[in-house]
Amino acid sequence: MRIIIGSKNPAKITAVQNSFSKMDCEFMSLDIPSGVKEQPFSDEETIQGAINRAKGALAQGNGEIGIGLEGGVQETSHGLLLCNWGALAANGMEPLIAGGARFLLPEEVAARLRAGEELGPVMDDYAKKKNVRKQEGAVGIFTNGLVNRVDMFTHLTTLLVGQFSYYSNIKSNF
Ligand SMILES: O=P(O)(O)OP(=O)(O)OP(=O)(O)OC[C@H]1O[C@@H](n2cnc3c(O)ncnc32)[C@H](O)[C@@H]1O
Repeated sequence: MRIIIGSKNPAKITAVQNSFSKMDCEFMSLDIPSGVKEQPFSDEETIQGAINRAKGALAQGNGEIGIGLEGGVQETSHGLLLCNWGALAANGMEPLIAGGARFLLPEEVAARLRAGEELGPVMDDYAKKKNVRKQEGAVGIFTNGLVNRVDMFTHLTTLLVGQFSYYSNIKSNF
C-alpha cells in the first residue's frame, strides 16, 4: 500500500511510519498546503487544515491513502489549549479524523499567540532551542520529554489507521 503524507515535518513522517509498521507500505511525503492560517486558532480550523492536507496528498501523490496532520490551538475558559488533528483520505470514503492529546499552554506562550505569533518560533524562543516543532514539540518541552511530538502523533495516526481498518473492513495486517 502506498501512503502519502502531506508534510515534510520529520515528526509527522515518523509517526505515520510507526502506525503502519506492521504492514508492507511505501511512504512518500509531499509539502501540501493546509489551506488555513499558518497558526490555526480553533479545533474547526485545525481539522480543516488536516483534511485539506490529507485530500491534497491523496490527489497529488498517486497512492491509496493520504494523511494530513495539523497543529493548532483552541481558546477555552481555562486558557489556550494546544491541539493536534489528523485526517486520513482514501478513495470512496469520507475523510476520517482523529485528535491528539491536548494540554494548556503557559500564559506567557498563549499571550504571544493571541498577539499573532506562531507557536513554532515562539516555542524555539521559549525553550532556547531550534526547530522544536520538528523534534520533541511543545508537548515534549512541557512534559519534560515524557511524551514527545512523535509519540503524540503516533497515537493520533494509529487512531486513524484503526478507523480505516474498521470502516474498510480490512481487519488483518494492521
Ligand atoms: O511542516 P508542517 O507540516 O507545516 O509542520 P508544522 O509543525 O510547521 O506546522 P503545523 O501545521 O503542524 O502547526 C501549525 C503551527 O503551530 C506550530 N506548532 C504546532 N504544534 C507544535 C508543537 O508541538 N511544537 C512547536 N510548534 C508547534 C507549528 O510550528 C506551526 O507554526
